[in-house]
Amino acid sequence: MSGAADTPDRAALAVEEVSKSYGSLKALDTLSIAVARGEFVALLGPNGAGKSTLFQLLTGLFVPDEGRIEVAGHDMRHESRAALAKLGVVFQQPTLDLDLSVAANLRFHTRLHGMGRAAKRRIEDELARIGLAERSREAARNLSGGNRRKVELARALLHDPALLLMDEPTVGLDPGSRELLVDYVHQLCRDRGMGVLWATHLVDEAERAHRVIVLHQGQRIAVDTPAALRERAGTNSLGAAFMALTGETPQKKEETV
Ligand SMILES: Nc1ncnc2c1ncn2[C@@H]1O[C@H](COP(=O)(O)OP(=O)(O)OP(=O)(O)O)[C@@H](O)[C@H]1O
Repeated sequence: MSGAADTPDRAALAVEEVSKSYGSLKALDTLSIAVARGEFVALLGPNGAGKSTLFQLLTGLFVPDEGRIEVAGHDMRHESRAALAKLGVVFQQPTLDLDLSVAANLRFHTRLHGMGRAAKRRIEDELARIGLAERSREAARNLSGGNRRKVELARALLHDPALLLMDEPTVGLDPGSRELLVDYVHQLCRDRGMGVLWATHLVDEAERAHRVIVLHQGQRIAVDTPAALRERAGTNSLGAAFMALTGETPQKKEETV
């Protein structure tokens, strides 16, 4: 059921008929998705659905075999610098340098983005927002897993992106930290008008999304609000709707720790 993207007016992301193969395996098959500014879109798919492949294309690590990707109106292939400047990413694997201080980890990113004088203030602001201003001089190693994730998120926001990509960001976090992270990112959508694409295989994390894209074996098999997906499947639970659509057993938070 993948087809033309329902591109909203103020698109943070437009993916149009993108395909990517590894040899004879089609990891993504003419995939079209869109994320508007201020919208939280969950990309829900079981292991192997193609989420990581999509994120590799969205971050410019690889180019699609076919199709087109735009971030905030900038073509990833022809205007990759402008597109990447509008993109914030939190990767699944931890990426902080644990021996550096929290602030130094963020400074590195501001230099990468050529932020100059604005950098110091932006770092202070972002750390204050996540309640870690007091710990800016401490080594990142001293922080809990949840706080390290928050620092990675703060770092992704320093250059004020239009689109935030979260790649299975709660892996390895305790339930409390997971809730806080989801809450904070919803707040970012509301307050800063950022588009968010949140990839997960955990149905719970998609419950409050504005829209859910269900990805299965490289294809978009559904895109709708959680309520509409439940209604379509004739069930009260998004997990049951996911199972009806994919034939896969949905995973809940507790099952992954
Ligand atoms: N470098 C690669 N070479 C060959 N096949 C690959 C490669 N990377 C991914 N694949 C295959 O492509 C398909 C999509 O994988 P991908 O990692 O994108 O899925 P995913 O939804 O992110 O799953 P996971 O959560 O397990 O990472 C899978 O069948 C996977 O085995």
